[in-house]
Amino acid sequence: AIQHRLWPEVDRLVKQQVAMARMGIGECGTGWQLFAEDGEMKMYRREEEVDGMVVDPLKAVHVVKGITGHEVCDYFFNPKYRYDWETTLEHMTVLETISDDTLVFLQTHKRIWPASQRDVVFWSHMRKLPNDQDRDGPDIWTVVNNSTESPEHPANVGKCVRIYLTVCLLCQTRVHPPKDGAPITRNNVSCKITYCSVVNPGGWAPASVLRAVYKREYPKFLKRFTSYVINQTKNKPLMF
Ligand SMILES: CCCCCc1ccc(-c2ccc(S(=O)(=O)CCO)cc2)cc1CCc1ccccn1
Repeated sequence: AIQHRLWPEVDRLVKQQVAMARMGIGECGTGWQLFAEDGEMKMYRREEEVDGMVVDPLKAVHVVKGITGHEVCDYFFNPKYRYDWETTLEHMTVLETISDDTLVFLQTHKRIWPASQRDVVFWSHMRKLPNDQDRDGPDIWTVVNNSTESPEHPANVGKCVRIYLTVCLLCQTRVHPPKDGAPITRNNVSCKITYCSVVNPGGWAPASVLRAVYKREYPKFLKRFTSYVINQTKNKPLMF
């Protein structure tokens, strides 16, 4: 297949991010604090600053019944659903369709007082990975988002401060076959979701404001997104 200009970076980032997402929180180095918990959802962060700016890595693990990894990644990746679940989104544009599994987005997020409004340009890539731990188990699906340049949309020209992020959504489907050999239904599947993100807020914002925003917004985002996928898929055939 013809490789596109971003392919080497996409392939390297996907491998790196997936390897990190698959590590348990204990193997990811020290300093992870559990900062939010809600049922099966556990959210960890590490307090890190770069040039005095908060860039706290975040890792969330959630197990959701009734949906598959392919479905979760499809609703996360596909631009047509984003306004339905991304609460802080003010505007989103697909700047480039590099291939059917690789897009470049420009997003502006709603201003969060007292910080200035933020925007972000990132490539987004969705991929199915072989389940090398359980050969006959369902495939693993992932979406990786990584900031990239756009000559048409240079950083910090307009009113928005450009943020820089790397995000990995890793989804592992689990099937619990019914005893009596009946066909698999949504009651027999669950999805283990690992969401990792590192966000550099770009221009300076008070550490206390940033940490308060993340503490409030990330749990809300993951709960709202997973509820959205459950609702969108409940009367649809399973997509593995
Ligand atoms: C003063 C606030 C500065 C930070 C604002 C900020 C930064 C990053 C992001 C964000 C978070 C997740 C993604 S994604 O996972 O790629 C999904 C596609 O949209 C992209 C962007 C958002 C927001 C706005 C606040 C906020 C913080 C978390 C979660 C949600 N909202």
